[in-house]
Amino acid sequence: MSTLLPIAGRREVARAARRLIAADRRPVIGMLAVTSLAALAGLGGPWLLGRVIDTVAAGGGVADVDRLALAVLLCAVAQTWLSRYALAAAYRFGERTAARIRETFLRRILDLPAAVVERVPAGDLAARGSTDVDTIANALRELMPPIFVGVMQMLFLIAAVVLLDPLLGILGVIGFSGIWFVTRWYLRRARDAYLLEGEATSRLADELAATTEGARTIEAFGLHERRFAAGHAALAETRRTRLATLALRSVFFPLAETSYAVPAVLVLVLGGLLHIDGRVSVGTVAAAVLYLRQLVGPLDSILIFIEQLQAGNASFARVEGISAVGAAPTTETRRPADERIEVRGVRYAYDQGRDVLHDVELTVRPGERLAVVGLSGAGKSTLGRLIAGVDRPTAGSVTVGGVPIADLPPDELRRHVVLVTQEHHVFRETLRGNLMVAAPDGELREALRTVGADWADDLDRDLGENPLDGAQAQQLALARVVLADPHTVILDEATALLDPTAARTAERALAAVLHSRTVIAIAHRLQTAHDADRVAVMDDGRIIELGTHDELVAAGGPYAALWNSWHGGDSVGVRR
Ligand SMILES: Nc1ncnc2c1ncn2[C@@H]1O[C@H](COP(=O)(O)OP(=O)(O)OP(=O)(O)O)[C@@H](O)[C@H]1O
Repeated sequence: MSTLLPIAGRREVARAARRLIAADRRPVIGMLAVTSLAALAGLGGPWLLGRVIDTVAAGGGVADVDRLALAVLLCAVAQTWLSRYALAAAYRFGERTAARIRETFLRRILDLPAAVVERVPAGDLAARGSTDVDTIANALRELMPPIFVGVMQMLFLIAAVVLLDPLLGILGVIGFSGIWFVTRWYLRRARDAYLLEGEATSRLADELAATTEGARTIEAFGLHERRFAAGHAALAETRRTRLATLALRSVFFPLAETSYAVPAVLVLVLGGLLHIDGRVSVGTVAAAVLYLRQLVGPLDSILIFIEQLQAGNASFARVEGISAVGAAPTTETRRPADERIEVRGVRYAYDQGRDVLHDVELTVRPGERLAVVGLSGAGKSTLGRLIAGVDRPTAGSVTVGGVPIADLPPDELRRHVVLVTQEHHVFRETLRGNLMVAAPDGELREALRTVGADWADDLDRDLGENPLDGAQAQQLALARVVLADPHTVILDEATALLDPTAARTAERALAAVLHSRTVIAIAHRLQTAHDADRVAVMDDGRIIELGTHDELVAAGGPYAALWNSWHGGDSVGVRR
């Protein structure tokens, strides 16, 4: 299985979170202000109730108690009203931030070099773009707002208890320290546990995607049992990791809930003793206990948040991890001096594996037709991808006009080299959009005419609703090449998947596209090599012969042997 994408470290995650808050600075300040006012209004109730108790104990009249009760009511109304605004502001912040994360994720994916996207497991990318982004959005939308309000309330409540009576306040805070230890124990374990859970989910998604995509192969080779076993193993791993996070939660929550009662009990006992000593009033003790009991609500939300935050945090680390993958270079690159392609001392290995190209040297002259032949696995397609700038060589250089091809920005690159393969994606949008170039309709139509796409009269045709057949999709791909107008076209099995009639149509279109361009054809038919200006013969990652067809036949080497055995049949493949 291919390696999963990287995961961002704690520091990068913290930096990214700060960036998101900074992006919304003014609303965040407004949110802080309204929340503080709401928390302040919340402090009035317990304090006034304490005063009610003291007033009654001191033999105060009904009118005094009524006034205090009215003040309690006003405080409650103000708190409710302000909390509503504070929550609404926090919800809006959560929604905006979730949208920002989605946009950034999408932009980063689109910025990734095609070669990277091809090689990362589709399931991992899909899980990060769906499950992880949803987990973060959910945390921001559903949990952040009440928690934010909760934290503010907590800070104000603690300050209020300390102001009321410093000794009782300190005792209350000490009483809550048990929760701190429990939470620390949990946090130390939770991030890794949730990361493992996320990774197992990615692998499961990957296994399922591989099984779905390879359904025909599985059927043809009777691989059901093997795929079932792979799926079962991935499922078992997912279950194991989920049970591990569940076990953490099962310890954390009961312990945390029990700890809530401790501060109130401590304050009641010590407050009672102090009152007997005549050092505090009953009202003050009652107000302090009420404050501490009020702390439970926000604290409870915060603990739930911390728990959910672990899942959100792990998801955020996975989403942020994408930024660590080498994005396409954006720095200024020199412009190629001409269209000469030079391959110098090139070695290449896929994913740190063994070298599949060894010290390849090749010069492709502008305007020439070069055929590359060789047995299957000789490295022809790999060389084609390097010359097209899809991959970078592990060592050596591949340049056009003296500039490394893989360094060229995409727009510049496609003016120089385009790789045409049998894979061409048709997007679910209009024909015009699918041509991927902002050009006048006349130019688009001309390109379609050049490749013989006589079916393409309606540029607004929705290709999602009215899909193209194989030959039409091929013509669309070739029209894109005409519009990109590259100097060099690399053909790799461009017509291999088409039926004979469609292939003939496509080849006619191809001839029109290739006219007056440099062509590097990865040739599976020796006739292509015969018609080319030069032929490069590859074997085991090396160019072992290079010359014209006649020269190579005369030389009596490997090409001559191939030619002599196959030239009788035009459509005979070069493959082993
Ligand atoms: N994506 C990949 N990951 C790992 N190894 C690869 C990958 N693509 C090709 N290879 C390996 O690189 C070597 C060269 O493959 P390449 O496809 O370039 O050969 P080729 O001559 O084009 O063969 P074919 O005619 O069958 O397409 C082979 O050993 C192949 O197994």
